[in-house]
Amino acid sequence: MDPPQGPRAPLEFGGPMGAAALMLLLPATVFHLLLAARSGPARLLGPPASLPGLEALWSPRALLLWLAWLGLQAALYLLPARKVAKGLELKDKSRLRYPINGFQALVLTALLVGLGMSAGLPLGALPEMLLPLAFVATLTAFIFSLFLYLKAQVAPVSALAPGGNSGNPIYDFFLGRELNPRICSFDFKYFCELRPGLIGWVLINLALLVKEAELRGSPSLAMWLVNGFQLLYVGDALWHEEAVLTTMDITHDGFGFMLAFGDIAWVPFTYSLQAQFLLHHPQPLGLPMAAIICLINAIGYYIFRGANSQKNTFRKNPSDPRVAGLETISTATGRQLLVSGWWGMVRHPNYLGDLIMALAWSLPCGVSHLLPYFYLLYFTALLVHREARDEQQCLQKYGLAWQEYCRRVPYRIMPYIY
Ligand SMILES: NC(=O)C1=CN([C@@H]2O[C@H](COP(=O)(O)OP(=O)(O)OC[C@H]3O[C@@H](n4cnc5c(N)ncnc54)[C@H](OP(=O)(O)O)[C@@H]3O)[C@@H](O)[C@H]2O)C=CC1
Ligand SMILES: CC(C)CCC[C@@H](C)[C@H]1CC=C2C3=C(CC[C@@]21C)[C@@]1(C)CC[C@H](O)C(C)(C)[C@@H]1CC3
Repeated sequence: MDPPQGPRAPLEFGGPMGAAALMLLLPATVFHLLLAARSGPARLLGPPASLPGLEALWSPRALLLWLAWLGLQAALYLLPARKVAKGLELKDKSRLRYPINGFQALVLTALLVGLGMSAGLPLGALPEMLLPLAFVATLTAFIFSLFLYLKAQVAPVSALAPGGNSGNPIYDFFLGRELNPRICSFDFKYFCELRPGLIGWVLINLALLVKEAELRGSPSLAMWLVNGFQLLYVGDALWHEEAVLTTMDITHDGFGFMLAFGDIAWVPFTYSLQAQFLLHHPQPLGLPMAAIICLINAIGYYIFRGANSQKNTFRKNPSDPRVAGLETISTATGRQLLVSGWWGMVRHPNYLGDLIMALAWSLPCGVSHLLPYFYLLYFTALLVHREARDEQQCLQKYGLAWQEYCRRVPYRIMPYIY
C-alpha cells in the first residue's frame, strides 16, 4: 500500500516551522489569557501585569486532581453504553465501533459533583487552581502526544492519517500520525474530543459561578447567561455525540499535539474565559439586554443545530421525509450534495450559527474590554481556516460537482459577505 503522504504533498500550518511556533504559542496563549482575566487591566494584547513563578504553576494537588479527573472520565467512557455506533468506512474497509454514552457521562459527572458539594466539596476553590491545572494539562498533552507519536511507529500503514506523515518529526508530532489510535476498544481521539475537555469546561464555569456567589452573595445575571449558554452547547454536543464521527477531526486528521492539546488543555482553560473574566470584572446587565442576548444565542443555536441535523439526517438516509424534498446535486462518488435548505444558504451554515453563539457568549461581558471577545476572534480564524481545508478536501472528493455547488451557493459562511 502507498504511504499516506507523499514527500511533495503540501504541508499545512506553515510546515515544521509553523508547527514548532504553534507548539510554543498555543500554551503561552492559554497562560496569558488565564493571567489577563484575573489582572486589573484585563488586556488581551500586551504583556501580563506579572509573570508567575514556577511555584504558581506547579502543584502536586493540581496534578492529583487532574489525573483523578481523567481517570473518572475514562471510567465513565467504559461504562455500558445505550448504543454502539459505527464510524465511517476506513481504508481497509473496516468500521470502528464507538460507545454513545457521552451525555450519560455528563449527567453522572453532574450527580457526582452535586453529591460532593453537598458533602462539603469546596468547588469554589477550583478557580484558584486554574493556573497549575492548565500547567499539568499542557504537560499531559506533550507527554501524551509523544506516546501517540511513538505508538504510530508500529501502526500499520493503513492506520495512518492522510496528513501528519511527512517524515518531519516536528510536523508529524504536531499534526498526528495515526488516524484512530486505540488500545483495545478505547479510542483516544474520540474520548478526548468530547469528554475531559468539554465536561471540564462546564465544570470550571460552574466553579466560577460558585466562587462568584461566595464573593458577592449570588451569581450575576451575566454569569448565569454564560454558564447557561455554554452548558447548552456542551450538552448538545454530547446528546448528538454520534455526529462527531463524521467531523474532519475524526475522519481525516491524525491524533497528535494539535488535537490532544486542543481537546484537553485549550478547550477547558480558554473556552471558560468569559466566566473567568466575569469573576474578576463583574459587569452590570439589565433584563432587556439579557433578553436580546438570549435571542441572539437562540438564533445561533437554531441555525447551528438545524444545519448540523439536516446534514446528518441526509447523510444517514437521503430518503428520510425530513430531507427527501430538498434539492441535491449528484456527484461521481454516488453521494449527493444538498443545494437547498440550510446548505443552500451558505456552504457552511453550521459555522455561521456557531459564530453567532460565540458572539452571544461574549456580550454578557459588556464592551469595556476586548479580552472576553478572544473566543469570537480565535473562533472566526479557526473556522475560516477550517472551511478552507474542508473546501480543498471536498474539491478533491467531488471535483466538478463541488464546483457546481460553489457556483450555485457562492457564499462560504456569511451570506453576501464571505
Ligand atoms: N467549538 C469549536 O471549537 C468548534 C466547533 N466546530 C463545529 O463542529 C461542527 C462540525 O464541523 P466540521 O467538522 O468542520 O464540518 P462540517 O460538519 O461542516 O462537515 C463538512 C462536511 O460536510 C459535507 N458537506 C459539505 N457540504 C455539503 C452539502 N451541501 N451537502 C451535504 N454534505 C455536505 C462534506 O463531507 P461529506 O460529503 O463527506 O459528508 C464536508 O466535508 C460545526 O458545527 C462547527 O461549527 C468545529 C470546530 C471547532
Ligand atoms: C489548539 C488549536 C488552536 C486548535 C484546536 C482545535 C480544537 C480545540 C477544536 C477542533 C475541532 C473541535 C470540535 C469541538 C471542540 C473544539 C475542537 C476539539 C466540538 C467537540 C465542540 C462541540 C460541537 O458541538 C462539536 C460539533 C461536537 C465540535 C466538534 C469539533
